[in-house]
Amino acid sequence: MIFERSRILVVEDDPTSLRMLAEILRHEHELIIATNCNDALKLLAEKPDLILLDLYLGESKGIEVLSRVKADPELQDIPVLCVTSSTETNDIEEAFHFGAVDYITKPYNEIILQSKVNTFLDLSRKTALLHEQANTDALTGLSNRRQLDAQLPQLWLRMADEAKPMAAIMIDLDDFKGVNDYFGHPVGDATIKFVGSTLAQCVDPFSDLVFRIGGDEFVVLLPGVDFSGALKLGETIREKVEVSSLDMLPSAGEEGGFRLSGIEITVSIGIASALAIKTVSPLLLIEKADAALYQAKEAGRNTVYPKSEPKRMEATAPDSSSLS
Ligand SMILES: Nc1nc2c(ncn2[C@@H]2O[C@H](COP(=O)(O)OP(=O)(O)OP(=O)(O)O)[C@@H](O)[C@H]2O)c(=O)[nH]1
Repeated sequence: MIFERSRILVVEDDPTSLRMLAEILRHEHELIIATNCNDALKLLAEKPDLILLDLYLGESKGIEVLSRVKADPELQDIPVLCVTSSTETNDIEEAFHFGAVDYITKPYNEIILQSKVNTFLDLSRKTALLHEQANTDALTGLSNRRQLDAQLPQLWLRMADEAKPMAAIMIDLDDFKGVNDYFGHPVGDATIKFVGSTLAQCVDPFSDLVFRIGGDEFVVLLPGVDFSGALKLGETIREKVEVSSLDMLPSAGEEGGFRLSGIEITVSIGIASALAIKTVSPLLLIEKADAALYQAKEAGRNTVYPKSEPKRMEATAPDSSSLS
């Protein structure tokens, strides 16, 4: 079922067909019209929810638009429904080969057109939702470990191209088991949510990325940030969690609130930074931050480690294997 107006890019050069299509679809959907390949390629920037693509566009072939969509990681999930008046199966086979989801024939049958458009819009919406759920931590709404695994190499390669450093901050709640044991799991959950939102408030939302990677463990990736920048942010996070934890948690007396007197929430933080280099695995950055976090715990918790920049990562890396 379609709940909101979807945006459909209609690529069609025949005025009569265009009028018919518009008449059938415009009540339920927002239509973006292109009458040739070049305009269609430009309008892809609008990221439509579905593309209705005539395979015959005068001189040019609609297949060009289709192949461009499927080659672009940002666009390739948009369903492309091809339109043809041809009875030649070769063109339809070629369209399927390039990634079309289905085809419809001219002259249009209103029921078939609406049904196919709505089916593929619905399917693509559900796929996007599943994708989002698979990459999001349900408790905090932050990106999860799977997203970290996907984004880390991409960011690292981008920083390597720009010859910039990248930093990772690893954060772990201190003695969190005690919070669960003493106050119960719901208070533990509220504590994790509080730390997640505190992290989100501390970072630059335009460049930094925050992940909850496990029970009480978080990672912040800082593209373009060197050691001193990461140390500064690590200290800010540590202090903000410690100072504001009691204020920010649900307090006794609130509806559905919790009694939290006596809790002091603190975090231990490990940081690492390195100049991004394509031949060095970015996992080394995470391993370094993790080792630093262990040191922070060893040093008594509620601290950031290290306090000064260690030797450069690439010089000490035991394994300089290429990225896969
Ligand atoms: N409430 C709640 N607890 C969780 C969740 N996921 C993991 N945990 C708990 O988090 C606790 C993590 O504790 P540990 O890793 O042993 O460490 P800690 O008690 O924080 O001690 P240190 O890290 O050494 O300071 C465990 O008790 C887990 O059961 C969750 O989603 N909600």
